[in-house]
Amino acid sequence: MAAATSHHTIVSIQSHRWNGKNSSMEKRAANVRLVSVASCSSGTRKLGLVSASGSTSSVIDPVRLPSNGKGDHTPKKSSESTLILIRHGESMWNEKNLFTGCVDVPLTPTGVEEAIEAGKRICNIPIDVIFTSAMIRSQMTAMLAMMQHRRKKVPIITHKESEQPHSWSQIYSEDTREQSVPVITAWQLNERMYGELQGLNKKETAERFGKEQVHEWRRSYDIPPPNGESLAMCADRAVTYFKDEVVPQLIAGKHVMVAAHANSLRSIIMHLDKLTSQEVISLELSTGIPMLYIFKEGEFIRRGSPAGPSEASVYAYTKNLAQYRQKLDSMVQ
Ligand SMILES: O=C(O)[C@H](O)COP(=O)(O)O
Repeated sequence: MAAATSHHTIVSIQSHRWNGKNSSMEKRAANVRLVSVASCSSGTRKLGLVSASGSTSSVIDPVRLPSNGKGDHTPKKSSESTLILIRHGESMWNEKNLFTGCVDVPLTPTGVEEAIEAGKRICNIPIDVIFTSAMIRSQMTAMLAMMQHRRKKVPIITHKESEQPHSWSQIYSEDTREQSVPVITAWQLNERMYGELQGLNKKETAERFGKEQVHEWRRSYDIPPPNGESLAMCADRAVTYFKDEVVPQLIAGKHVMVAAHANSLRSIIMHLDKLTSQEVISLELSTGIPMLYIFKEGEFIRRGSPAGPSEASVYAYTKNLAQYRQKLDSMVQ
């Protein structure tokens, strides 16, 4: 995978599949496009931590940089942080070839294996905070992957969805907190709502409505399935959440993993890679394959899917990742 160039280069992508091997996207991406990310909303919030005295605040609040008055946020320092995106492993309705959307089904044993395999691929990459959707298949994937991480930190769901469970889940030890990774669940990262297709068999639906019509519902940008969300409608919530909650963490130098779904992630990758509504039609994400981006000075550099825990190409041109891995090696001795 060629290093990212310093100037904006157009990636000529015909078809892209993140399948974790030498995906067609990686083959074609002779140069990688540097994309700028829209600044996040204004306002300053401190990083919330439970104080030694045990007075409660949130384990971690999204960090927002002080606005410079012009409504945009220039990063305080040129930190290099990593973003890992991963679609959940195979679910029980993926196995039955049913449209799932916002129906909350668990992983299959294969999906569990995929999540563990994904964890092995990213076990040397730093992760400070995890975002998942509100659905069990993405949460199971994140937890299983983190079990493989060599840092052995404990992923802890922060339950920020409402005050009571959040306030009752506080941690009253600095050391223990240091050994944990906050997991923030967000409905905005849920799979696109598939409307009247949810629960239907994909093959039977194509026979009933025609392959082209079903492909249009599944892959187009602005055509929704019957009483469901189009990818554009899904992007309205998922990309907005990404900009408002994930990007501030990256700007603060935090390393982030987002475990979500085929279409909520397609909308985010469309944003990161500045794909057109035509290009996104051919964007497919396999289950359980981690995708790595480097975030540097407000821009995202795509680094491909780590195929192994110490794959050279992933760490090439990312000095910090190589140093982190060496530190892990010395710790684990
Ligand atoms: O919701 C579903 O059925 C799957 O997660 C993704 O569906 P798709 O492959 O039709 O986008």
